[in-house]
Amino acid sequence: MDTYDIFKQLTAGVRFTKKRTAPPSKPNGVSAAKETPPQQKPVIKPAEDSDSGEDCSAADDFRLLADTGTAENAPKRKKAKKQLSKEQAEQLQRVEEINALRKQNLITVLGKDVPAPIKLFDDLRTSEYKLLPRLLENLTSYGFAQPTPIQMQALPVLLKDRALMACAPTGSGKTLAFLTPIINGLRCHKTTGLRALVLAPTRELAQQIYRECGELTKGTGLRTHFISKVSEAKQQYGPECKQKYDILISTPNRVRFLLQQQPPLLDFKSIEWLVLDEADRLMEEGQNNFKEQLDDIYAACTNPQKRVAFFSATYTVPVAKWALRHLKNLVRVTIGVQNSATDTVKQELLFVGSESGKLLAVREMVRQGLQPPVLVFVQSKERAKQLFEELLYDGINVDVIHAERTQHQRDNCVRAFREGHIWVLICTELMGRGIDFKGVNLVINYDFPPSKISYIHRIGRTGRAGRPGRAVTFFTQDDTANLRSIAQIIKNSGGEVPEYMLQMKKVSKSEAKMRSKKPLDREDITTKIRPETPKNSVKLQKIDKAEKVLKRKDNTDKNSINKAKKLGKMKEQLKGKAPLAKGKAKKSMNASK
Ligand SMILES: Nc1ncnc2c1ncn2[C@@H]1O[C@H](COP(=O)(O)OP(=O)(O)OP(=O)(O)O)[C@@H](O)[C@H]1O
Repeated sequence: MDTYDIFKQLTAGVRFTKKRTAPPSKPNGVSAAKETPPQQKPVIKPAEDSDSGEDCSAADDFRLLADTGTAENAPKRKKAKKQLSKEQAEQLQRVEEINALRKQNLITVLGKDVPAPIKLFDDLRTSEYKLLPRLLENLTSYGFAQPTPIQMQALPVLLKDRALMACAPTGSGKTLAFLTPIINGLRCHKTTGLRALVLAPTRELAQQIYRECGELTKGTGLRTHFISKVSEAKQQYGPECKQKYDILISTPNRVRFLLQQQPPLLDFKSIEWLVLDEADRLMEEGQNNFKEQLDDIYAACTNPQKRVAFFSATYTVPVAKWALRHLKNLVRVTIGVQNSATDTVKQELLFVGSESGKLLAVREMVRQGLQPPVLVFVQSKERAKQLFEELLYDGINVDVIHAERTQHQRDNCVRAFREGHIWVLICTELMGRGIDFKGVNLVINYDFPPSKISYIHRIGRTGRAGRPGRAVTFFTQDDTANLRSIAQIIKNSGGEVPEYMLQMKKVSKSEAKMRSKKPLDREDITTKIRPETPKNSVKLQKIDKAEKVLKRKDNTDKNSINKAKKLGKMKEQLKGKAPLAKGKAKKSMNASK
């Protein structure tokens, strides 16, 4: 009996969709049909909600192969078993065990000859994986009882040098799932230069991965670097620098900046591992997004043998398409349902009437007793500052983090929150992804998230590593457009939502996209009464106009940036704070013309 016969028996009773049996005409040969491993049968597992437009068509493209046996197939298999040799019967049993393990852990895989998942970290000790004893020791020192589902499947895939696109819920241990194979692959320090590159969308996340890498590389001799200041880059890893690092962890903009220096301050010729954490964010196209930077970085990693891995809790169709087109021998792993919220978070939607209702709601929550640590998300740095000012006088132990604070302030803020000195941290989307604050009890979405992808990541800052968490999302009449898709996510993860929300009108793809890019104009967060004189409003209008002119020019030179900053400050002052210096407004507004 050859492989084809075994395949026939294993897939008895399975109907293959037309899409999956299409001829293998995809450019990289990783068509779904070709990828179908003999032991797998297709089960369609789309995300239930498909209405937001931003990622709704993912359902079709993300059809994954699950490995489940059905009662319907059982008798046929039994009959077939009689004809199998002992070796084949054993093989069949092994396949069934693998399928059962995947089913139990909601692991779905797509790819050719996908390695079996492991049950225990200790399984990596075998000759098949040859995990460095010191690395295993470091892993064991965390005291985790067993690998999480993503670790069970991603570790063997990456340890076998396959390209990987992994999607697993927030807080499910993806960081260890990519750092372990990198460290094992590099094994010991070499003076050849950088051999692994890990990219993350924010400095805070890159720093967190760097810290985790430090723990895991203990005693291996491997040297990891995190780009803290680009100005120090030349001394740290320029051509004349003697100190050579093995692993670099950073954000795409810093890396690209250093690559663009003459001569380039980074050399990626020897990169053997390229990992994108929050891959869907890094692959976002358009202004202020990372895709362009990533293209340059990817082009600089010229080693054809490099392993590439994408990790995220959410994916969009273009990312999957890119991966299929560019990555050979790709394995796709999904835990649970694609683009869904983690089920350890109790999610609530709270109608607060108006903007001022939000402050009342927060104060009421405080009055009833908040259990810190708490993260509060707002849509912009201006609003973060406003909310901070309000809560500061309420006697809450609060701080704020946003892109306008200095690196030093941001680092201190994160540290203080981690150490419990700050109980309530107000933040922007900056902290929405990847940040692992242990034990966050509550996430408050003070401003409604701009997309369901943003919602999934924001609320994923709580309920991590299997712990329970709670998320409260405020909404007003202005937020109803995205309400349906978020209500659907809550329902999909087992929460309760009123039926009317699920029946609301669907938002078109283009509107959802527009909303995710441009946050709503909201009233300022304040309880202070600010007298708005006619004079002030005229000045404000003029400033708005000047800002628009500057934006249209799209100047990124120092002068324009300073002007924009000045205008922003003046606007704030006019809105009711410090008095504006005479003649200053006029001067700046004229200068922008
Ligand atoms: N096998 C394990 N068992 C229990 N906890 C684990 C295990 N592996 C990792 N963790 C812990 O789970 C927490 C979340 O891990 P991690 O930050 O890697 O999540 P993530 O999946 O990357 O989340 P996100 O999508 O939000 O970035 C960390 O505190 C980590 O120490």
